[in-house]
Amino acid sequence: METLTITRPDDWHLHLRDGDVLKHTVADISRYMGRAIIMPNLVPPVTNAEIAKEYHQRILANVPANSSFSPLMTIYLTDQTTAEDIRAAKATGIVYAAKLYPAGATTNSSSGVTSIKNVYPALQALQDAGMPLLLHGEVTDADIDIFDREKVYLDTVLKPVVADFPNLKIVLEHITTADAVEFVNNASDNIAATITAHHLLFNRNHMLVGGIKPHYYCLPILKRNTHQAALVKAATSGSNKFFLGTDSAPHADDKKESACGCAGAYTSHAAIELYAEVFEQENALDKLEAFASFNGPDFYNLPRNADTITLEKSEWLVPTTLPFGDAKMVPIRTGETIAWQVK
Ligand SMILES: NC(=O)N[C@@H](CC(=O)O)C(=O)O
Ligand SMILES: [Zn+2]
Ligand SMILES: [Zn+2]
Repeated sequence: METLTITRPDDWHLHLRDGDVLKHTVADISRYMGRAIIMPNLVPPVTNAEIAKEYHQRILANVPANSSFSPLMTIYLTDQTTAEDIRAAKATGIVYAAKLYPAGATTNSSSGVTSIKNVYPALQALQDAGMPLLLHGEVTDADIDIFDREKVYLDTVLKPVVADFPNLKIVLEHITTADAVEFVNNASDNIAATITAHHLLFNRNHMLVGGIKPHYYCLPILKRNTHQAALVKAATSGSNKFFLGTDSAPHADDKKESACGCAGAYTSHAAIELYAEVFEQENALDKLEAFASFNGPDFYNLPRNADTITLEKSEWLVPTTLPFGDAKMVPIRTGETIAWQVK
């Protein structure tokens, strides 16, 4: 049987949520990921060091005893975040980045930032601390088409920020366009991007042709296939500017199968397996380890994981639903097969 052994991977963009679902989300991510950057968009959001420390404890309490999984916490920037908030977060030793959601851009972003200038003191503190800024890079203007919101963000918000903070480390999260790939490729070494498995595997036809399929609805929204192709090329190129971030974002099935469904796709049940399919299709399995296990820790100035995992080429069937606290959720590839599995 074909196998592939790689250094243990990490997930640089993950939503675990909170409360009684942690037993399910944390169990999934703890199976073979070494670390994950934990998104702070809870209700209410994780806006400071104290809240991050408490959330960190609740996550750790759900890590199975046989797992070495380590959650890397983030704080959620608001118009009120101060430089002191950043320094206090850094001082905890468990907070690794700050996340900027433009207000209204995505799930639980209503307390997000209304104008980038409002967080300039916080960005200065991040730059001084060498702590990455993580961006949900989409504008929210009503007159900007949802398929153009990432590109407009690059041109109107990110470019000036990069000019004003030339040494700030920035991760453009879950990129979805050829424009974002080009932006990152042309930027300095302190600008990188995460790419999700679902944006590599799918385009907007998967979501909209033959009936509207809410489980493919996530933000930034799936784009046309030419953008998907640019993402695949970037991820499998060997460039160290792109790394694994699943943006696995669970919602209970009734919150997605609804007249006003939530944005987010769940992939933690099969993260590295889904990426392996993409890299295999591109004849680039030799590039998977750098993307999944090297580029992220190198960018964050953290050690690479010291142990390995082994993937086997052996098909398995994804359950139609997975438990999600007292509810259930529908994972990506529901009821279909996946070609790889982790031993
Ligand atoms: N990606 C999504 O569609 N949803 C995320 C939020 C985010 O990452 O933007 C979520 O928290 O549900
Ligand atoms: Zn986002
Ligand atoms: Zn996310």
